Amino acid sequence: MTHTTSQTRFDDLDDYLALPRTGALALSPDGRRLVAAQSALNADATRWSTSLWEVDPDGEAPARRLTRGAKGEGGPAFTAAGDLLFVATRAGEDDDAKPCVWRLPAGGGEAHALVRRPGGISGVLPARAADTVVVVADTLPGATDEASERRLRKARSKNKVSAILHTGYPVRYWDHDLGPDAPRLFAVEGAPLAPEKTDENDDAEDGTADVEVTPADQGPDDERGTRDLTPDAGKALLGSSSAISDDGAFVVATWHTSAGSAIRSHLVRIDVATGERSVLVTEEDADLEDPVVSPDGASVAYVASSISSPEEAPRRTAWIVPAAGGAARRLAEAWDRWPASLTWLPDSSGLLVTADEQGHSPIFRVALEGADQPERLTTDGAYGSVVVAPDGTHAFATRSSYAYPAEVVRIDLGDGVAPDERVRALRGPAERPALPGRLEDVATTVTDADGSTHTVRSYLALPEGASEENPAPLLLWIHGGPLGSWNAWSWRWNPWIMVARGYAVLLPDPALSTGYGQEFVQRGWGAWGDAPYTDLMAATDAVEQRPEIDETRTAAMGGSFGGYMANWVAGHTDRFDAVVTHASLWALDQFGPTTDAAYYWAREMTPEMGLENSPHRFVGDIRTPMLVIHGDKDYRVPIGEGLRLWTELLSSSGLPAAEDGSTVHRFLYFPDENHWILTPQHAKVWYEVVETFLAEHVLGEARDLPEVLG
Ligand SMILES: CSCC[C@H](NC(C)=O)C(=O)N[C@@H](C)C(=O)N[C@@H](CO)C(=O)O
Repeated sequence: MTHTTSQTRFDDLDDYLALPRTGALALSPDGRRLVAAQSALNADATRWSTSLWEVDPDGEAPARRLTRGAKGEGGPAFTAAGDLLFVATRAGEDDDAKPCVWRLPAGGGEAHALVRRPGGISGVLPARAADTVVVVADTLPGATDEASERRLRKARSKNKVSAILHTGYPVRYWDHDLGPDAPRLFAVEGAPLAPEKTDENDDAEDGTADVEVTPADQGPDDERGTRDLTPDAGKALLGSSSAISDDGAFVVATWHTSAGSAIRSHLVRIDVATGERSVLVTEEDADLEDPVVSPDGASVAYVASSISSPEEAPRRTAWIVPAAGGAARRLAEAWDRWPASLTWLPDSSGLLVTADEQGHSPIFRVALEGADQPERLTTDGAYGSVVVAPDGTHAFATRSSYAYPAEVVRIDLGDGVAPDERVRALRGPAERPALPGRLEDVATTVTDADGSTHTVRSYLALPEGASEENPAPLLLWIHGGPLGSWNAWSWRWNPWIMVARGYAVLLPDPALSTGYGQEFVQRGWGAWGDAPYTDLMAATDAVEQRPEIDETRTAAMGGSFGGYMANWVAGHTDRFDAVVTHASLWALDQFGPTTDAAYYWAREMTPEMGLENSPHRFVGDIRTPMLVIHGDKDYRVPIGEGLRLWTELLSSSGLPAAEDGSTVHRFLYFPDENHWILTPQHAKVWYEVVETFLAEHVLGEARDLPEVLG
């Protein structure tokens, strides 16, 4: 490689994997305490572990680590009294130990287990203005109380029975089996969660004790019981999202119903005192998701995702409904963007909404009354985990882009502030790493067969030193979804690893991408091999014209739907020197019913569409070396896709295996990984094998494979 790049964390994979990763935020009800989750590599580099850090909301003091449990902590949330709740597994317990809720008192002192359930706890919902906490916990259908649940679980484990008798759909999710237990909501019972005061923290000036919280330590014996709010939930709360009202009186949750293998999602209201449940809103033509209750308790905002058909793409819109029930009303009716997250303003006058837009995912302010177009508050970056200060003057969020990983920012919500002056990075747990190149925004005009023109925008990551004299080889990266956008930092698809090795990486948002309006999604709907493919080729053609790009050394790569598209590319053009396809859809005649959400794909994929757009039909036309990658625990795109792709490549591609069995194609198989390669050691192998394969076929250079591959 001839490019000269200064040393960065991206040159060395061990350095890269050791970069800390900032996650979810929580803000105390008084707005004075901001907590961020952060994942860091463990000592033997085989696991990331999450801890909680306190971030100064004013940006003055450096971030301070709060928890140090051996198995990590997550899901931070504050109670009304200012206690910090989080979910963690107690260190020292056996490997089957389940996560429970811990409480770090506002007044300081040790953290202690607050509530546990035999099947563990997966979520915690403290009310913001009342002493009420609701938790989400997996529960066996045959259990009548905690004692019987423990007995049934013990019987299964002692007899080593893992069999599950299904009566409906779904049966798997992502990388695990569903059942026989399923989530239910429980109210936490017991004495009020008042702040504890201890002698040693009386001196603490900021109201927090400067202690290192180690969940292995036993705190006060303060465990609470639970009361089942949804004993008849069955599978209704699988994958559900829920929110509690500030006064703790009710919870609003997505409630799933199924007919055959089709699943629909409605909103229910559950009274916390009685468990009484009523349907809050249901729509025949839309699934209703992600409810949030207004601070005054009067309204519930949510996202409606219209039920797509083979002809019509889904549309995501923001709505509100009276919390007591009544007619729902669409917000920002003229807005041609898809809301991703909703956060209420404290005076209940409107919401902060994130939505993809032109390669960013900004925060918008949506008023309940008046404007039918929201106000875009931020310029660059993709925002998440938005929380608002109680006086409404500012908010906090995480922000990332392809130029920097997630960082904690403060957003001034004042009227009339210029968007580029609103946002200020705080002193979070991690700093921005230096990049080995630069990021450009590029636009390409494409003309469809009907004469209509469209702009396909992309990011182009360029290595330092790329020039006409020293042009960089090009990697086309294709995003998944397909309803998504290359607009946020990704640790799994990180272009800077390849840029540090001298490649330019093109990240286009073709038809079906989000952030460009409904029509842009519709262009590719039901026709994956058409506009999405031609958009990608047009974006590649355009950057290959640039003097600093070497159009004679190129490869295409993608994961998931991006892998589908990489397979399609391989069967439709010989222009690339190599194709890398990760967790890819290969044979659409089999894919749909085998995934964890068959009903989702069935809405778009008729047998004709599946056949028309299936890459496997073009295997004989593949004359490009392919690196196939798949994890066995991938239930989103099941391993059958990777296995069939590999078998058909070896037997029927335009570059079949020779009689002695040798082939230019490669299959990198991960028996223990899911749709994403998540353990540090396997992420390292992933990048190393990809790099070696590209070096051989794009650069014509032989590299050693990692020794750990044997
Ligand atoms: C309920 S199934 C949802 C499909 C889903 N869609 C999105 C927006 O991601 C999905 O998982 N699609 C995969 C085939 C896929 O392409 N996933 C990508 C992007 O999330 C991945 O990198 O995993």
